[in-house]
Amino acid sequence: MKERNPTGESPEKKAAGIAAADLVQDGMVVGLGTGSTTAYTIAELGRRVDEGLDILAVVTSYQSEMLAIQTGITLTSLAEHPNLDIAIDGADQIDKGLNVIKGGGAAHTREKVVSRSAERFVVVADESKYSEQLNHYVPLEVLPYAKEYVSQQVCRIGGKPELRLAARKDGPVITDNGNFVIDASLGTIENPVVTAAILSQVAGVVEHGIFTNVDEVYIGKKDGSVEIMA
Ligand SMILES: O=C[C@H](O)[C@H](O)[C@H](O)COP(=O)(O)O
Repeated sequence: MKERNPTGESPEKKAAGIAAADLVQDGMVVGLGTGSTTAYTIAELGRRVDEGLDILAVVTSYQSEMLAIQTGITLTSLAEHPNLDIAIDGADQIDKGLNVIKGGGAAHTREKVVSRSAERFVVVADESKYSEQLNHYVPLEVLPYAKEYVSQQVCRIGGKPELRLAARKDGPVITDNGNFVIDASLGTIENPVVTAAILSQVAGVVEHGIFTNVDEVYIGKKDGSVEIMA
């Protein structure tokens, strides 16, 4: 499994993250995603807030909350603002139909709620995330009580479940919601909508990482340009 590197500089991620931040205008309520690419968006929005941009933001994780606080972005909640103007978030894989897999940072449950609450959902990524078809493992946030049951169900649909372990702690990753993550390798996902529906029906799965509600994808390239897929 690929190591996450949330602090390493990436010009491609930076280009995508900053380009998407340009979509945010005065008066908007913005959903802030999680991860190394969205971190550039948050930093850019913080810079513009210093210059007078007037926005409110809803975060999707402890990480994005801390980044938003550090950069001086005013936070609100879904309870106060259930309808967001835009949500900007990263992805682990993107296909040609704009279906994405998320949750490499175990934040996909809140990210999905925020993306569904937004009028416009924009994904930011570097070009390594693009694939003709989805074949990345699908993160499942799972009630600890249901770990074995969910693992069995993943096997029953032909997948391979792997409990995600913490990098610097003995034992599993615990999400911001207090749950486990099972990474389900399902091979090539021929029909993301169908696979998403199957995973949603497994009792004990709080949320899976397949997103089929993306409006646009901003892909940052090595030369600093950004391709917009819509
Ligand atoms: O749980 C984490 C999120 O879904 C991230 O947005 C996703 O893993 C992409 O992260 P990054 O931009 O660091 O590659």
